[in-house]
Amino acid sequence: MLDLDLLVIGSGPSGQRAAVQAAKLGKKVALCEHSPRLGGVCMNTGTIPSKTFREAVLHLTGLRQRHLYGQSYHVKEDVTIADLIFHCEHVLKTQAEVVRDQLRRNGISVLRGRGHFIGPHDVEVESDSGTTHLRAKFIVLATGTEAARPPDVEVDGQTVITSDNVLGLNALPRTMTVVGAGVIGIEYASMFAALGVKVTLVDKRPRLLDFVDSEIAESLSYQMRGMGATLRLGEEVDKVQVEGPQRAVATLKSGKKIVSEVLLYSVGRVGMSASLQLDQAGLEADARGRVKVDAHFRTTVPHIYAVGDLIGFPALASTSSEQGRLAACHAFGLTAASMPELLPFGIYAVPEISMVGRHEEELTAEGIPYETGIARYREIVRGVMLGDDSGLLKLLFHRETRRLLGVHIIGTSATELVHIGQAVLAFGGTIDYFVGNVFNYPTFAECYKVAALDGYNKVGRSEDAVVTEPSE
Ligand SMILES: Cc1cc2nc3c(=O)[nH]c(=O)nc-3n(C[C@H](O)[C@H](O)[C@H](O)COP(=O)(O)OP(=O)(O)OC[C@H]3O[C@@H](n4cnc5c(N)ncnc54)[C@H](O)[C@@H]3O)c2cc1C
Ligand SMILES: NC(=O)c1ccc[n+]([C@@H]2O[C@H](COP(=O)([O-])OP(=O)(O)OC[C@H]3O[C@@H](n4cnc5c(N)ncnc54)[C@H](O)[C@@H]3O)[C@@H](O)[C@H]2O)c1
Repeated sequence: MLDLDLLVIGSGPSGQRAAVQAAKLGKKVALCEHSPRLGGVCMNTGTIPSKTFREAVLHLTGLRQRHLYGQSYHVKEDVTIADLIFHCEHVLKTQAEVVRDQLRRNGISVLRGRGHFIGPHDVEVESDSGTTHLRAKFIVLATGTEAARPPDVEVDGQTVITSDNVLGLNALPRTMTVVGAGVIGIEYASMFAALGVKVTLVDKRPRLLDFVDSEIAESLSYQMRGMGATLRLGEEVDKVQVEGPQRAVATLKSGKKIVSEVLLYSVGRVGMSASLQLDQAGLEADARGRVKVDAHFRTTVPHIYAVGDLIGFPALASTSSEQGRLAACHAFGLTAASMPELLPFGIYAVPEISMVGRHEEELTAEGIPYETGIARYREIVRGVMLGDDSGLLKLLFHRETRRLLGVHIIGTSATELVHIGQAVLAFGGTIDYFVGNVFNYPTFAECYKVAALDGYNKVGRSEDAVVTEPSE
């Protein structure tokens, strides 16, 4: 039996960070992982594979260069799934090494096997080579989520797939149905559409991404349709059937049938708590397998913490790793700041989207007087140079105080660019900062100045402003 200060179950970003933080405090730490590869969903089937796949799609299709060389331009004719996977495997191999090394350098014992409770401080890790009993003062649950599966048909990895199977496809299909237009559905639907696959995206909600600024969501819909995708919004998939190899049929509640070679099922994810035997520790999960925590990531059993996707929203790699670090700090009495409220969101669709702060619908609903300032990539020389003429950066700011309230971007580098706005928001800055600042030229960052000037033109110069404390 191994006696530990901290046991972490799960090696995704939240588990890694919790383990490393505790090890840095000189604690005796072990981490168990049942998958043959370390790194969790983030590294093996989720964030990193999907974002690398996207880079490979953009590069090999030559999509970014088509404004110069014409719509039929391709870096490689007939891009195959093998071409795309080659790129992904290189990145995954390098990253796997980085994670292994980091755990080793910090003296963290890594146990291979599935962990489950046999008591509030005791966990058994079961593997092919036997069972190991661990006892720990503190335990961090970082077991993440798995894709929800269709109730009526088997996910065979070729005709009916989830996001876990994309890199396992034998060939690129000619047609694909994507069920669920959440972030996963939209990212993959737009990537496959960019590859020339005829994609039909179905969602029961009437609009795409209802947490995104409506102008940005409309622009995404327009651009996806431009790549040949069909959007069936406000339509619910009732049944999925397989009528032979490469023939999936989705029947909608409206009676419509959509037939395609591959069907990607992406209607959400469920917490990986079933195998943990939570009841043995006096814990329970909700109907979606998630575990409840307090502001310090403590479960109802105070020495057991839960972090990352297992606790639900926002369920991002970025927030998960920070939650892991904060949980370990709290367990060992290290004061650490709490989770920031101002979270950026990045959606790696084609084109990419990013946002931070409030959006127009929220401000309108709350009666906050605001104004917008917009910069269009087609008027920014960097956008013209890179062939992105549809990008857009929108600033929302308080009409009276001029304080920045939100930043919404669609287009190249949106997910990087948003962090300038995030910093200004965090420090309570106004649009006058952007007007007075000098940005490198030519860059997309210049959009901030152009958008702020656009806003300036609507509300007047700062000397005319009534400076009061914001009412929001
Ligand atoms: C397709 C896709 C794309 C994504 N893209 C992004 C993105 O672009 N940006 C972003 O920020 N986030 C993205 N995410 C979300 C991100 O991957 C997750 O937020 C992140 O992986 C959560 O980390 P985690 O540590 O909570 O758990 P995970 O990464 O899910 O890791 C949990 C680990 O626990 C292991 N485990 C489970 N049960 C046990 C057990 N009983 N014993 C031992 N081990 C166990 C699992 O095998 C797994 O390795 C994406 C997710 C998906 C699916
Ligand atoms: N870039 C990123 O940050 C990123 C990328 C991918 C995934 N993620 C994470 O992964 C999580 C899961 O993403 P997801 O897209 O699987 O789930 P989701 O819950 O965000 O979206 C599921 C969608 O499926 C729709 N739906 C459900 N049942 C349906 C049916 N029968 N017919 C039609 N539509 C149906 C829902 O209306 C919803 O829009 C996200 O919450 C996010 O945290 C993040």
